[in-house]
Amino acid sequence: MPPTDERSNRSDPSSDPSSPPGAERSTFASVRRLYPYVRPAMPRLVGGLLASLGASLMALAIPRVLQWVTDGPLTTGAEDHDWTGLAWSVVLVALLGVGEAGLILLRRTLVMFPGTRVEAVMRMALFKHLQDLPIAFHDRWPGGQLLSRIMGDLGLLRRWLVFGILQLVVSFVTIVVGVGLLVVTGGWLGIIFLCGAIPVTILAFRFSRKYRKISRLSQDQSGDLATTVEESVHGIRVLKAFGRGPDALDSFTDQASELRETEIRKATTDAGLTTALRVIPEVTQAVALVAGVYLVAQGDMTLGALVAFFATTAVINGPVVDLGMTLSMTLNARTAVDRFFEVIETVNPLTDPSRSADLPPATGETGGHVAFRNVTFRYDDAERPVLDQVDLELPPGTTTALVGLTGSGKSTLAMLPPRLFDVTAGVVEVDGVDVRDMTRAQVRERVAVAFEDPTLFSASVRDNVLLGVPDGLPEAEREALMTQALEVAQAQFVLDLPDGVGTRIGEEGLSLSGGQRQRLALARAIAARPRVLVLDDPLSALDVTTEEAVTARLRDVLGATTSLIIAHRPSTVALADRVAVLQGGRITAVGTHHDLLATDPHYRYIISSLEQDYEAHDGENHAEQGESQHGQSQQTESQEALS
Ligand SMILES: Nc1ncnc2c1ncn2[C@@H]1O[C@H](COP(=O)(O)OP(=O)(O)OP(=O)(O)O)[C@@H](O)[C@H]1O
Repeated sequence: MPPTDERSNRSDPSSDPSSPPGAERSTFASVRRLYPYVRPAMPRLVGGLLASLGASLMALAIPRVLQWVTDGPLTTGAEDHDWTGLAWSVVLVALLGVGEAGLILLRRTLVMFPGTRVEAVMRMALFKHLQDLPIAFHDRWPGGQLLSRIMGDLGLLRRWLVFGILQLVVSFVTIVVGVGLLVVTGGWLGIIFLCGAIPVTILAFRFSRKYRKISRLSQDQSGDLATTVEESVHGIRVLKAFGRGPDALDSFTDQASELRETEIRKATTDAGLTTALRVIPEVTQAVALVAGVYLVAQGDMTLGALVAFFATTAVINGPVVDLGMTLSMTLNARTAVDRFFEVIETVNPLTDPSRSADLPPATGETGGHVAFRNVTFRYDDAERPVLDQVDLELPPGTTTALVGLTGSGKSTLAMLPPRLFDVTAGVVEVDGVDVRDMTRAQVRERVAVAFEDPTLFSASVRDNVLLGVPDGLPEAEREALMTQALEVAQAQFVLDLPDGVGTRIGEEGLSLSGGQRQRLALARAIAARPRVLVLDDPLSALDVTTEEAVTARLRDVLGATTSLIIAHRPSTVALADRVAVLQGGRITAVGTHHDLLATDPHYRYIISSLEQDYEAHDGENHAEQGESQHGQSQQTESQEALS
């Protein structure tokens, strides 16, 4: 069942250490941070804004023409035959209408492209930053939260940039100018209308405070829901195998219902303001109508002025009602901005030094020299260190197996030379240089890794295997590296795929078996020709014969490479030049397999546990194989790959 309990906490941004709550900032201060991304698009956005303002002013000018025509040509025209004045007023109203429509079209044309550009630039910046952020960040952040930020939030921001912000400014200006005109030209009637602004302002303020929280909750819950979908799709085999589909559905339904409730609260809050924004101007208009008729009857106001007054209120009413919609759009955009900056402003503690370290060439005849000196490592959220003053040397060109009980910290140690994590104290050196003094590119050139859980990308076999090989190498050399790596990793089965190494393998290589994926991931690490190869149990899914073949070829071909192998099989351990024992966060013994068997009781205990595990596991495998072979014709590996 997908883990949902932790996720519900994420609805509260303050529960996330990497999510500084944006609530401390004003909406303006929050949105202002977009400026560097929006700056290149500013000329067009300002152009769009001016076009919108022009359109609104034209709309506001129409009532003035109406006032003039009502008090002038329309009143006196029949007697004095002022048909010319009437005709001009009609032409003027028509021109103003056409001008308004033209300016609205111009606004759309101006803002459409910069909006999509800003969205694309922000999306790329966020993706680049996500690639740069360390594993520790990705361990903490659920994928769905990142997905919803990079997709949903940025789409929402684009819509706000091309429509919401302009509409908000234009509505505001139209209302201010319109009410100003009403007060100046309508006297008391204008003041009555202005009184309506007081409850509108109070309501808008209250709305903003309430809506902001609901908007944040809704966007976070969308992220949680995306995480659930992602995990369920990713873990579909486990869910199916354990018959947990209905539980996953229940959990999804609960989350979807929570989101729905939040959306309803959001819509209700929005509807409350929109209703108030409709009712208040109508009420003030009704009061103004009574007062206006009285003033006209008393001769204190002309009929034209009354007509102009109500024509102006008609122009203002639209923006007043829109204010609710544009305000909610702005608050949603503010949430999107906060969520974007929570990620993009997360500082990467694993930075490159200001200049590259002086190092021998990355490839050559000798392997790299790796040294762990007094290394202590503690995970951010852990109370105690996993590694405590570890000292270990990996001489060039040797293969060292790292063994220890489950949870002793083997994988953690393996992540330090490739600098997937930085030490808490002490130093990890490659070729005599602290890995923190190397640029990440220098580290990647020297150290390659293959993990037990092999991630393959939706790309061809060739692209997957050559992932760590520099693009600049001649094509023939790249091909040779790939061929050799496939051979060493016993992964020639790919040659039987429909397009050979050009075959596109499915999302994360799901169409391949576990062992096939592991061999491709191993081939990828080998093809990079590293001086140091870190193998975190990358052969666990292989049968013992293939494992032996792979290990033997690894020895032949990568004799010059320094290897650190985390092993869970006695056979792998026995093949290493030396073995290091990790116990209680420290390296307690280093020696050959046979020496340690003779001298180290903890090592004997580990090996006997590994043997028991292996025999149990092997027994299961045989049973499975027996079942699967029963009544089935033997399939070739390439057929398996396609199944
Ligand atoms: N990202 C993490 N955050 C916090 N603690 C972690 C993290 N990863 C691992 N740990 C903890 O660190 C300890 C060592 O884990 P590690 O995976 O290095 O052990 P291991 O020896 O490789 O285990 P195994 O043989 O089972 O693979 C464990 O107690 C584990 O719970």
